[in-house]
Order: sequence, then C-alpha cells, then structure tokens
Amino acid sequence: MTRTHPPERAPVVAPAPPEAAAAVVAVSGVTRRFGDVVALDDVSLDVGAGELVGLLGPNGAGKSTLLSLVSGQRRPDAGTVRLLGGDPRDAASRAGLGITPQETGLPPTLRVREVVDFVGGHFADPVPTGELLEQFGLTDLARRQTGALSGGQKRRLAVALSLVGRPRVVLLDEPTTGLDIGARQALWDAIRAYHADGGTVLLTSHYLEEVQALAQRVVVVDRGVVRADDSLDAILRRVGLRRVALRSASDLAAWPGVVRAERRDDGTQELYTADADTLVRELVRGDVDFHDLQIRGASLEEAFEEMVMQEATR
Ligand SMILES: Nc1ncnc2c1ncn2[C@@H]1O[C@H](COP(=O)(O)OP(=O)(O)OP(=O)(O)O)[C@@H](O)[C@H]1O
Repeated sequence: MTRTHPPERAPVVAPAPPEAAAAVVAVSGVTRRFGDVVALDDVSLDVGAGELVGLLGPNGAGKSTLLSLVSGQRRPDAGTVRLLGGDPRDAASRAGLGITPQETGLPPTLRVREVVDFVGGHFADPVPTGELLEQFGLTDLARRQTGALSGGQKRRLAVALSLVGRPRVVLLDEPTTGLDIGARQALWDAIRAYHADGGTVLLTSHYLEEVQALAQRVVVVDRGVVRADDSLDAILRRVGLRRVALRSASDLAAWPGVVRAERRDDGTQELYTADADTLVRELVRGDVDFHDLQIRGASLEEAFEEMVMQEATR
C-alpha cells in the first residue's frame, strides 16, 4: 500500500470550482468620476488566475479607485467590472476575495488572536489562527490588544486577515507601507507563498522595489489611464535606458548621448543613456580620465520615471 504524507503546509488558497472563468478580474472600458475629477478613464484590465500583478502609479493616479470597483465598494459610471465571473457587488462573487485596503480599522480592545478567530469564523475553511500568526510573524503578539500594536504590526495583521478565508484572489493596497525592511521581507514571503499556492494577487505600491520584487506583470496607471501593461522585463526593456556609473574629474552630464545625469554623495557620476557601449567608446576616444566603471540596466524606478516623464512632455 502506498502511504501518502500530508503536505507540510496546507494551501492557503481555496481550490477553483471547475467552471471558473480564466479571468479572475475583468475590467472593461471603465470610467469613474468624482465630480469633475475623472479618476479612471476608459480603463480595461484582465487579471488571470494565478497572476501576480503590480499596479504602479503616482499619487492620485486612480489605483485605489480601481481596487474599490473590483471589490464592489463602488460602481463604475461606465463599463463593466467582473470578479470571479460575477458582479463584485454580489456577496457571492466576493466570497473568494481577500482585501487589505490602504487604511484598516481594527477593534482596539480585541487581542490579535481574537481578531483572527473572529474574521476566520466567517469562513467555512479558514487558515488555522496559529498557522496564520506564525506565517506573518505575529505569534508573540497573539495576546496583545490590537490598539497597542505598532503601525507596522497592524499592517501585518491587516494583510494576514485578508488571507484567513483562503481567498482565490487578494487585493492589496500598499501592503507594506510603514513597515521596516525585515517586516517587509516577511510580508513579501507570505504574499509569495500565497501566490505559489495558486493565489491571484493585484497589489498597488509606492515602493517600486516591491513591485520589482513580487510582480511578474506591471500595470502603470497615470491620471486615470493605463500607460503600460506588460511583463516586468518588457517594461524595463521598453525604456531601454542603461546606467553608466563612474568616477571622473570631468563633469560628464552634458556629454553626447547622456539623457540624464546624477552625482552621488561619494562623487560617483551616474549617466543614463540609450547606448552605453557608444558612450564608453566615446569617453575612451575623447581621452576622458575615468575609473570604477559600472554599467547596468535601468531599475523599475528609472523606467517608471522615464515613462511618466515621456507622457508629461507629449
Ligand atoms: N471619494 C472621493 N471623492 C472625490 N475625489 C476622489 C475620491 N476618491 C478619489 N478621488 C480622486 O480620484 C483620483 C484618483 O484617486 P485614487 O485614490 O484612486 O488614486 P491613487 O492612485 O490610489 O492614489 P494614492 O497613490 O495617493 O493612493 C484623485 O484625483 C482623487 O483625489
């Protein structure tokens, strides 16, 4: 007889019903206004099962508004939004949804464990409280009243609560705002584990390194419009900028081919160019004295700034 061993960790995602549509989130031609402000202008976006999508955009771009439409808290003025194949305003469609809004109110006198038990009690098969607390590094705080948690600890609890019901999709609005590096890493690990189990994630973030660390697909939103929707690699390639870092007594900011230049505190010059090979060749040909040369591709932050700047100057 073959013996099967139980898995080390139970999956934190509810299995998809067989008839589930491929698009977990389907936003089509959506416009949403607040008075004169057009927060979203004809936005379309599909998120497939098991995707981890990062929504990136400056303040006021429309990211939170988009999440509020997907979670059924608001209605679009035009266009359609579908969640797990249904209308997000129907409670049945939201049964497979977990959400961490930008600001969460936790009952201050309840203890951490009690809050997790309480929220988990609303679901048929919640993640056991001890397991969830462990995953989010909250075990030592289980008996602490939530009113006595630090901002970062509250944030961790808020994200943990979005996963207690084993949702098929989670919406995370700025999940790690206010967290220190260690806590952020722990939270990233928890999000990765959820995603590795088959969960679908749509997250917004101001931390570009967060999107770079987690997302496979990046959607850039700016002033209510989707400016780019592509794989992380493609977005980085699309901008195509290279960063050439070096030390030199000469100021090279105005050198031909340099589109932007910055000087670090340690005196290193950072030169952004579309063609690093030509720039370096020309510096050598021009007999420029330089040392400590480094060349690398643009980071997501640089790509994003470039994209928003290109749009602004159009
Ligand atoms: N309830 C509201 N009433 C009026 N205007 C609103 C409301 N909610 C959002 N807006 C406006 O809609 C636009 C989009 O806001 P939204 O909060 O979706 O942006 P965001 O990308 O999430 O920004 P942030 O990164 O700062 O959270 C902004 O101009 C904002 O001021």
